[in-house]
Amino acid sequence: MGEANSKGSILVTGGAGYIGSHVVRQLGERGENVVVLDNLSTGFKEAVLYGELIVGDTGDMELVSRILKEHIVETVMHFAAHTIVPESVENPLKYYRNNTANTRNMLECCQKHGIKHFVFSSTAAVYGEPEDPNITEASPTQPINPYGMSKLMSEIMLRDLAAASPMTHVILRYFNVAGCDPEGRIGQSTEKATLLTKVAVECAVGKREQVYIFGTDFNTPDGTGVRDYIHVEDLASAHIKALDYLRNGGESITLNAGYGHGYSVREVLEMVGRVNGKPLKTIETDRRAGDPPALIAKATKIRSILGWNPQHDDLEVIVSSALNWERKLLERNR
Ligand SMILES: NC(=O)c1ccc[n+]([C@@H]2O[C@H](COP(=O)([O-])OP(=O)(O)OC[C@H]3O[C@@H](n4cnc5c(N)ncnc54)[C@H](O)[C@@H]3O)[C@@H](O)[C@H]2O)c1
Ligand SMILES: O=c1ccn([C@@H]2O[C@H](COP(=O)(O)OP(=O)(O)O[C@H]3O[C@H](CO)[C@H](O)[C@H](O)[C@H]3O)[C@@H](O)[C@H]2O)c(=O)[nH]1
Repeated sequence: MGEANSKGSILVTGGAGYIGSHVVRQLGERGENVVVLDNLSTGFKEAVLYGELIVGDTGDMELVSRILKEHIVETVMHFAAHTIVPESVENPLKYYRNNTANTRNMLECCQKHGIKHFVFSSTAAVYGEPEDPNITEASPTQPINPYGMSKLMSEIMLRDLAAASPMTHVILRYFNVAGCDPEGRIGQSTEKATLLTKVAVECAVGKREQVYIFGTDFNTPDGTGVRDYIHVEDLASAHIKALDYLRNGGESITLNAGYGHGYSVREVLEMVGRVNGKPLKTIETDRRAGDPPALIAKATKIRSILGWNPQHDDLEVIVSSALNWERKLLERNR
């Protein structure tokens, strides 16, 4: 514990959100000093189980600078962002402001205060609709929506800054994040969910009547979309590994964060029904605009470079934890 603390604090932006709160928990459990900056636009203060929560905005450079200085921040983990793809199409400037301009401002503050390391939440959405569904980090980046573009622009800024400053970074391109804390303390509470796993568990607990299957005529084994679902616990541990890698002098790098294999929409929905003990009501409908048939991470680099060894690569485990959390949310709101 003493060793972790002596290295300075970790600032986690968006640490009250779904993924950030899982990382904060893992950082706290290993004795890191954590400070969270979150404006609670989609996050929840109860989700911050360790460290101090400062309610504020990443666009507030004065506040960010003060935090970096007063908390003697060593590393910034930057999760804060807007994350809803269809909303980014309707309101692109909202995304370029929060995901791109605010990241730029964060980076300026980091540079000013000599922050050593930066870990950035990117997304498989930077790849757009790849021709080869097995995606390496060198695959072309061609986002097809403002969300993906807003993240790619942040990646570019980070890489440019790495050439001009000593701060080192890890960019993690998350594939489809799902599941919750296995002990059920925190989970995904996102309102107006659009992600398949969340929608499916909401249906399982009766919050939704049915789940729509967007497209059954893809060139995939069962005709529905295939994705690489990664358990949030494993994704969180990849951040811890990224921190250790940077502290050990690792050079700046971009890595896919996925398992390297996928499940179809039907497989996910069947598993949710099985774990819940009752099949979900599903309705087959047209493809959703911009949905590629399959997105699978080539995920060898993250394992070899970070020494990441995921522990929850099992659809049943992922779905069960998500369903447990959804049941808790339902109880709480009764
Ligand atoms: N969930 C996924 O499947 C997924 C996939 C790929 C990438 N990501 C990325 O992971 C990160 C976290 O996503 P999430 O799913 O946990 O979303 P989330 O909405 O649960 O978390 C985002 C957090 O950031 C906070 N926030 C947003 N704008 C802010 C601002 N300007 N200042 C301070 N706080 C702000 C929100 O209140 C929230 O707590 C995002 O950067 C997202 O783009 C998520
Ligand atoms: O109600 C639904 C929701 C989704 N799907 C299907 O389920 C699969 C997964 O869709 P999600 O919406 O859960 O996730 P996406 O793959 O579209 O994208 C998500 O994961 C990406 C990374 O791969 C990005 O991070 C992006 O931000 C995030 O929305 C797709 O085939 C989609 O068509 C349905 O059939 N019905």
